[in-house]
Amino acid sequence: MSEVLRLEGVSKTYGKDGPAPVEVLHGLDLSVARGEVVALVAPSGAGKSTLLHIAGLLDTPDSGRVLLNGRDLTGLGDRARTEARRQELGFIYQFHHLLPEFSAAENIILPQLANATSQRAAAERTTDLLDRVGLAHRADHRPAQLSGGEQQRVAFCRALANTPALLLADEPTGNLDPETSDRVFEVLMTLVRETGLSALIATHNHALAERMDRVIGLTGTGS
Ligand SMILES: Nc1ncnc2c1ncn2[C@@H]1O[C@H](COP(=O)(O)OP(=O)(O)OP(=O)(O)O)[C@@H](O)[C@H]1O
Repeated sequence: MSEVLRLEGVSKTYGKDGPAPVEVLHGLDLSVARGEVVALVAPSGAGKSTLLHIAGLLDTPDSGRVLLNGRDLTGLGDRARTEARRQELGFIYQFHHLLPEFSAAENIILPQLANATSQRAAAERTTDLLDRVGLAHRADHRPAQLSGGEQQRVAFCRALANTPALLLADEPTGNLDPETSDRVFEVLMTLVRETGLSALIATHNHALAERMDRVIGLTGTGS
C-alpha cells in the first residue's frame, strides 16, 4: 500500500533557546497509507496540533523528515511548501474559519479558483459537494446565517474542494454538541470514504476514533 504521509524521526521543542523549553515531539515516526483514515487521540497539550501543523507544512520540525506522496518536503522553501499545501492538503479546524462576508458556495469556490480551476468547474464541484453534505439549499447563505453544524459541513466541503491527497483535521467536531457532533462526523466520514481520501484526524472523542481505520496515541514525548 502506498503512503500519502510519512513522518520520520520528527522532533519539536518550543522555546528551545529560552529558560523554559517545551519538548513536544521526540523522534516521532508516523505514516498514513492511501485511502486510510487515522485517528490521533491524545490528552490536551500532548502535541496533536503541533503534529498536524508539521504534517500540514505550516510549521517545520527541529529534526526529522516530512514526506508527502513519497516526496521529501523537509528542506523546501516557503513557496514550494505553500504550493504543496494548496495542491495536496485539505484542512479542517475545530472552528470552521469560513470567510464571514462570503456565502457558503463562495467559501468553497474560492480555494478552487486559487488553484486555477475554471469558474464553471469550480461551481459544479461546489454544487456537488454541498449536495453531498445536504446543504444545497443553503448555498447562498453566509456563515452567520448557518447553524454550527452547517458551518462545519461547509468547512468540510471547502477542505475537499481541491481534491487533496490528504485531509488533516484538528478536532473537526469539537465545538459542536454531542448529537450534532456525531451527525456531522458521520457526514465527514461518508465524504472521506466516497472520495477515497486519506485523513489524519485529531480528536478527544474515543467513540469517534474507533470508527476510523487506525488509532494513534501521543504521549507528548513521541511515543
Ligand atoms: N508557540 C508555542 N510556544 C511554546 N509552547 C507551545 C507553543 N505551542 C504549543 N506549545 C506547547 O506545546 C504543547 C503541545 O501543544 P499542542 O497545541 O500541540 O497540543 P494539543 O495536543 O493539540 O492540545 P489540545 O488538545 O489542548 O489542543 C503544549 O504544552 C503547549 O503549551
